[in-house]
Formats: sequence, structure tokens, C-alpha cells
Amino acid sequence: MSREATNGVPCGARVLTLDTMNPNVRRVEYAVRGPIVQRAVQIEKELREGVKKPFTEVIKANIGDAHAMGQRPITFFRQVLALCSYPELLEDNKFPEDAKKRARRILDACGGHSLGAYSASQGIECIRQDVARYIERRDGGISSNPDNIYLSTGASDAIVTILKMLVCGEGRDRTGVMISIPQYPLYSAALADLGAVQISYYLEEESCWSLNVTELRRALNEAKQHCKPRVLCIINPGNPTGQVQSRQCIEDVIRFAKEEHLFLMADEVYQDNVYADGCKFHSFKKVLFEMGPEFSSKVEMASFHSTSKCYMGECGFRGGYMEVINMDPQVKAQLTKLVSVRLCPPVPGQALLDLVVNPPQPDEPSYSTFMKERKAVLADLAEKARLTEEIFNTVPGITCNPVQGAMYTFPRIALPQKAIDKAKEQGLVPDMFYCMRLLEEEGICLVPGSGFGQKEGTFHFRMTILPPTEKLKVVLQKIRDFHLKFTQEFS
Ligand SMILES: Cc1ncc(COP(=O)(O)O)c(C=O)c1O
Repeated sequence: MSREATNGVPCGARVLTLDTMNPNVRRVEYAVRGPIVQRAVQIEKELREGVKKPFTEVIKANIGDAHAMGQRPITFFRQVLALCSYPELLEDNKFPEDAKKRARRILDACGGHSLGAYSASQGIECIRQDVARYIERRDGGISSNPDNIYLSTGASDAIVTILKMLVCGEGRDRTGVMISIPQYPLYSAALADLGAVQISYYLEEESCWSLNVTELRRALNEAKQHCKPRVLCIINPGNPTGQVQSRQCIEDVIRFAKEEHLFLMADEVYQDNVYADGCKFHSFKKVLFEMGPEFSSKVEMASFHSTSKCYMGECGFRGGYMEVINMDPQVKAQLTKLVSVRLCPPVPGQALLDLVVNPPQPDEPSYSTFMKERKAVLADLAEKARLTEEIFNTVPGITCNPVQGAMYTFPRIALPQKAIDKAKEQGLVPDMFYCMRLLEEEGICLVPGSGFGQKEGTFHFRMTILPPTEKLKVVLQKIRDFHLKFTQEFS
């Protein structure tokens, strides 16, 4: 007879099993690093071991990781970070004086003059001040208070922290959070983890993934039957759909949030990634304040930015910030307490963020190289955005909206019924089946649209526009050939 431990569990049985673990964690899904990517890593290993494949390398166009796709870091950023990491280099004549000055300023603000010390939990004060000045310049002078800035471990950490502050209640009183479909799966994953209710509102593919208030209202009214909607999340420019919202649309969303008493979360990590003619980035903060005190003194909001995207692409440093607007001071004290439990965001990431918000100025020696490098990255992305749309739209059965901004395209793929049936037979959703075949046959790693959500009966994939131009052309050509072959096989 098996002996029992004092809590009634048989001795020797695991404490932590699939049945006893937190069920919310089991519900979490994150397609961007899902089964396709795991298989891609396995295939890379097989290639290294000499297994013969119809291709010689796996091209990973699944994740918005610019440096992993070969983008070079901005020289000034790395010079200052090198100086901060190893201050003996401050004696080295190879480094420009402005980089040294920045490094000294950052080090002076660090405990013990070292990047290795913990910082204040909300982030280093002079960096928060620099962030506030950056926001003011970006928003045409609308004031920003450094006390409302929280530095974070990438934007992800700040987004999850704010959701954690907002989610509460049980049953029909549970917090409902409105997210777009398609969405960036950090949101659905965080909502599953927190046990919040996901309220899906659909972007309109037919009009370039636009957002309209009628759809927001539909989703909200339906959700009111079973939860308490309290939060509206917007990603602009959009991931995975690459749209840039018009000023009018942002105004409508703000009006809707006020009417419906919703907390706004504006994810603006792609704020410099705008390529299409006639499109411009408008920050939610700026539009909110331009709408006058009736809105700017009432609507509660958090907006997010990161060092991971734009022209920097420095995902590995995990730098980011959020600005909170109209947050109840007592709640803000709770937020400050919550972030203090994790001590502080990575200090090297904070230092990098400082350089992003406070780049070299025209009278400084590093200015011209900085501007040249920044412009080159953004021009290259704009060209690749154009190329991607153009080539995909030549393929029968693929329809691609313009990539107005961000780093992704989310084309629609027409799949023959026989392919859909075959996928079902194998227990796969059809676009997963398609992407798996593409990976096995061509070595291209994309993410199936189902990982982001899509209208019932439609199929997509997400591809980044980050591979170097020549490689991107090869990828597009290979997808074209694969799509034609796949469609023929199942028609
Ligand atoms: C829309 C959006 N928000 C947030 C993030 C998180 O970025 P990070 O945590 O690296 O700042 C990403 C990353 O791809 C993203 O696409």
C-alpha cells in the first residue's frame, strides 16, 4: 500500500503536474515562438548534422527581431554602452567626446557609478526626465511629467503590469479587456494568464485593417452580458497587420473610451516605423490633449514604447517605458509598489533607452553618422514594405494589404477545400498545415494567422519584412512558388 504524505498525496508523486499546475498558465499560447518555430530549430540542427533537405538554411521571418536578421546596431548607442560597461575605455581616444560625455552622465546617475547596480524601481530619474522631454518634443510641446514615466523590461513587462493592475472580479464581474483581432499574442497570453475575459474586436481587412467604432461597440455590447469591460488595447502602428491609424480614428477611439468608461492602453512600440505616403504616426497622448480638457483631464491611459523596434531593433537589451495619464494617485502608489517588488528593469536597457530618447544633437560629433544610420535603416524597411506588398499581390490566391508601418505583413491566403480537409485529418488548423509544409519544403519559417486570430473561414500568415533585401526577394519568390505548387496539389 502506498504511503501518503500528510497532505493526502501519495509519497513519491510529483507536487507539480499538468493537473495540479496553475490552469491559467496551461491556457497561455504564444504563436510567435510556437510549434512552427520549434520545428524550425530542429530542422536547423538536422542541417548542421548533415541531413539532406531541399534547402541549405532556414530563414526565420517569424519574429520582429531585427538584429537576428542581420541589422547592424547604431554606432553611437553601442559606443556609449561599451563605455558604460567598461569605464576604463573613457581614456581611449577612439571614442568620440559626445559618447564619453553621455556615458559619464549615465554612470553618474547609477549607484556606485556602475551599470551593475540596481536602480530605482521606477527607473533612473534623469532617464525618466529625458523620456518626458522626448515625449514633449514628439507631441509638439504637450507637457509630460517624469513622475508619470515608468521604465520597464521592454514594453511587454509594462503591458503585463498594467493589465495586472486592472484585472479583478469574479464571474460576470470579471474584467473584460478589448483587444484587436488579429492581435499581437502577448495580449491574449497575458489575459489567459491573469484569468481576464478577452473581448475581441475585429479589424477590417477590406479597408487596410482599419478599426471602426461600430465594431468596437458591437464587441463591447456583446461582452457586457458576461463580463465587466474596463480596458481597451490598441496597437498602432499595428502588429501583425501593419496598418497606421488615422488621426480621426484615434479621436473616435478616445471618444468611445470616455463614453464607455474604459482605460486605454496604447501600444506604440512601432512609432518610428511608418512607411506609406499619406500615413503619419499620431500618438494617443497628443490626440487626447488636442481634444481638450473634457477628454485630457478624464480619460485614463497608459502608452508604451520600447528599444526593441523602430530603427534601433535592440530587443535583447529589454529597454522600454510607459507613461500613465490621469491615474488616480493612490493607484499610482500601488503601481510603484508593484514594480518595486521586481527591484528594477535592466540598467543597460535603461541606458540604451536614454540614448534613444536623447540622441546626438546637430552640434555634436556623432550626429551625422547617427542620422545616416537611422535614415538608412528606415529607408531600407520602407523599401522592403513596398516590395513585399508588390510581390505578394502578383500571386494568384494571395492578397496583401499595404504595409503602412511596423515590421510585418499579414497576407490572406486562399486555401483549397482539399487542403483544409487534409489539415483537419492531421489535426492541424489549415494555416498551420500550410506553414508547416512551407517550412519543410522551402525552409521558410512564418507564423500561421490562427496564432493572431482571424475572421472565421479566412486564412493568413504573418511574415516579417526584416530579412536583408536580397534575401527577402528570395523568400518572396519561394513563397510564391510554394503557394502555386500547394494550390495545384490540392485543387
Ligand atoms: C505590438 C507589440 N507590443 C509589444 C511588444 C513587446 O516588445 P518588447 O517587450 O521587446 O519591448 C512587441 C514585440 O514584438 C510588439 O510587437
